[in-house]
Amino acid sequence: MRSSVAALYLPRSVFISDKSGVRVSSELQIEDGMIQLFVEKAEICELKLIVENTSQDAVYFTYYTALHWLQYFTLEDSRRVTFEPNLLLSLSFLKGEKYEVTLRFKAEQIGVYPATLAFEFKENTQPATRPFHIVRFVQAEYRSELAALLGPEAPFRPKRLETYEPARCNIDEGVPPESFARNLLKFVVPLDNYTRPSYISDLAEVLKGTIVTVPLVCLVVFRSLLESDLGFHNYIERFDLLLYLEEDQMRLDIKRYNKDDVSMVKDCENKRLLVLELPGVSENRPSVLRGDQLLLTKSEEVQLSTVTKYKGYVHRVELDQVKLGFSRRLFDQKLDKNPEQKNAVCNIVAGTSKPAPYLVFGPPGTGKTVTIVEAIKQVEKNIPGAYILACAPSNSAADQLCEKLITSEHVDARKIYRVYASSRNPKDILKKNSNVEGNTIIFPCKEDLMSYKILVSTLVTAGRLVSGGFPIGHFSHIFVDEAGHAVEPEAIISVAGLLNAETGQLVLAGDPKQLGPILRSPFAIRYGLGLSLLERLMTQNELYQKGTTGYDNRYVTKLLRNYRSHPSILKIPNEMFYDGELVACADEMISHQYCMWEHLPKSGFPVIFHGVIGKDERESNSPSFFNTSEIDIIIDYMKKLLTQAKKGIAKISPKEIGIIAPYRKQVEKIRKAIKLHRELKSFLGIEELKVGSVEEFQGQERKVIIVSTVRSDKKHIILDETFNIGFLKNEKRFNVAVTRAKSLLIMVGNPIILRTDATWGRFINYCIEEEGYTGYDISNLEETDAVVERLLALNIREEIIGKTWL
Ligand SMILES: Nc1ncnc2c1ncn2[C@@H]1O[C@H](COP(=O)(O)OP(=O)(O)OP(=O)(O)O)[C@@H](O)[C@H]1O
Repeated sequence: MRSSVAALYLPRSVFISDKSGVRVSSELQIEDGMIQLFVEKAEICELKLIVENTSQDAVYFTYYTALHWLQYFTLEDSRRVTFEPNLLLSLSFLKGEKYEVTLRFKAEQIGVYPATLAFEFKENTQPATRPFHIVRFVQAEYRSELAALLGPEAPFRPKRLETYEPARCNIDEGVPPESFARNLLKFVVPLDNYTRPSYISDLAEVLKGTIVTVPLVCLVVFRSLLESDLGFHNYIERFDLLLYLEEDQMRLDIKRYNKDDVSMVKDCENKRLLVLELPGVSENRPSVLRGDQLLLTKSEEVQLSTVTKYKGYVHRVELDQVKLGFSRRLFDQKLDKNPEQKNAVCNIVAGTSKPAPYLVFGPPGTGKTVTIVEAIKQVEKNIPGAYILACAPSNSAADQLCEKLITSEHVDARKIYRVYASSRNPKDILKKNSNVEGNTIIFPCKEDLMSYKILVSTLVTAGRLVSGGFPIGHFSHIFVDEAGHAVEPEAIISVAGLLNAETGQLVLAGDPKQLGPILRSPFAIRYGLGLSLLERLMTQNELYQKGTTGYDNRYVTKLLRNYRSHPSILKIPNEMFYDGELVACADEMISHQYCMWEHLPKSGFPVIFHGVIGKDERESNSPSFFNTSEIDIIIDYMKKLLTQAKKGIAKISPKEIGIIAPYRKQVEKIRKAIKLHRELKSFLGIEELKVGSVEEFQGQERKVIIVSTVRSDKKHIILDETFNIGFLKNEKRFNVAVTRAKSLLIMVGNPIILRTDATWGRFINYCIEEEGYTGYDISNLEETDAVVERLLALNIREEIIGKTWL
């Protein structure tokens, strides 16, 4: 490519230099006239070349062409400055105008593909005027994944000069690290600000010899200043210039490390910091020091006419990462994009429903917990003298609330306190900010408890605050998450004797379609104990009814955007329980992560129903059920998820997987199987894998959920129904179990038994239709059905069929 014939006669710099104030630049870096482009797929890759007139006079862009046959490239521009020299079609350029030419590249074979492009311009339209040219070399390389792996630590991304140059931008100041130094020497002589003069880059080009046209007078003067001897008369100016030139080069060098499409995670030690992966930083590529700054633009904002650039300060430099302090505005802006959630938070803070309770309700994964956590934070921050009680019916849901509050960087964690009941085993509980000391649960005295701004407990334990003498009205706000799960008197424990009926604010969040109160007495059920406070208000109180213009947001907010799950996971619960109102809005980076998993029966459909005909057994000492065939299958999936090579799928850690089983014994056996398994037992972080009942998973989510349904014997179904256990005959439990998964849902169960239940039947049929069904041969299943049908048609008595076939 560098052997263009003309290049043999003239120096390369003559071709590549910008001339007469016309520049040809690119969104990628140009080094020595060369633009390098890398692709890892046989896909079209686009590169924009920008032609710009920076001179005072008009210039004519007469044509551009490739200097050799462009088999793998195409060129395009909006005004068709064609490949033919044609003055009539030429484009007149005024000062400051820019024009874009798009180059597209696509190759099917691995290799390096060169192109040489010449751009022709004229200073006027006189036929006698000689045109001038600017040349750019392009080198496109299509390389394999292997090549990328063999390359540097981080996958290669084209180096962009400016990832994005917005027309206008605001700078959002970040949080600098605390100074380690104690400064007793005051600043009495202020230092001036300095701004790099705009001519410095041009001066560097003149010095490099890349500008061959006569440079501006001032540049000539500067060049001679640099070339003259150092003396008193030029001491300041010379060093000024030299420092600016050095600064300019550093600016160019650091720009090579610009990155696109990066994601950052919160630092686990200090939630106010974000961690940016930066391979090479430990070897000073780039050289980054504590206190240095970085500018970040959100990818969803780059198209806006005014964008915010967030300034992040480096707090720590570690092996392959840096920890950055940004302003709080960069965090937790989820709610900004969801008007219903934002509205709910504003109305709760403003107390618009008082003295009536405020309700936040909606299907799974629609951000009810996120909304109330945000509301708690805002109340604490904006209402002086506010004291908050945050409750949930179960310990796992209360723990979840507490963790979300503690890890949110807006509330000082020291203001939060989790109160556990004295009956809890201190071994299985969250110890941070709680009344657990060592292995003892300690109830602090009333005054100490009252000093916390936010107390978190279960609904029942909140009663201990009443019996402990908390005055009515101490809490200005009481929040109850998962409120649909509690019987009304249980919800009332957190309010009666604690909240001032006139001035206090009660907020209930939940979903009546998820697990409700678990009751045994048929009479309690018949006479309404099964109806939660949330559901009763929603269905019977006129404040919360849907009017012609929707719900009255002063009292209630209904959330309908699901931010959790892949649309295929949501489909059946959405149709069955939510009239199809639920909108799938989850971030595809996560929800689609398993769409290409090699073990999916059908690629693109991250739902598996694995049919297995096992046995549901009981052990002598326990009435609870287990099913070892299902455990075998679950362990196999666990191995595939955790220990096998993942083709293009990000590594998953055990804490991102949840296993749900309906019976305590199955939960116990699965935990044991993992502990005994040769590979799994020592897998890093395996103790963080949660295996639990549906109740323990209510309100929670995991990237991958595996459900073991256990039931395999028809005669036991009646037990499930009578005692309200298991999955069968309990659609709310089914709903909660299937709506916990973000990216992959694996159901393991006996298809014959499960299909006798309408809800499960619909789910299994859905998996069959979408080709997500695997395991026990489905044709056998149809045949069995057909056989049963034929048998039934024989009109033989039922008990004979039962003995022989089922
Ligand atoms: N506005 C939002 N933008 C993006 N993600 C959101 C938003 N609101 C919530 N999320 C995310 O959606 C997921 C579900 O949120 P959350 O647990 O609050 O839902 P929920 O309605 O309480 O669910 P469940 O009914 O299962 O208890 C979480 O991962 C949360 O971070």
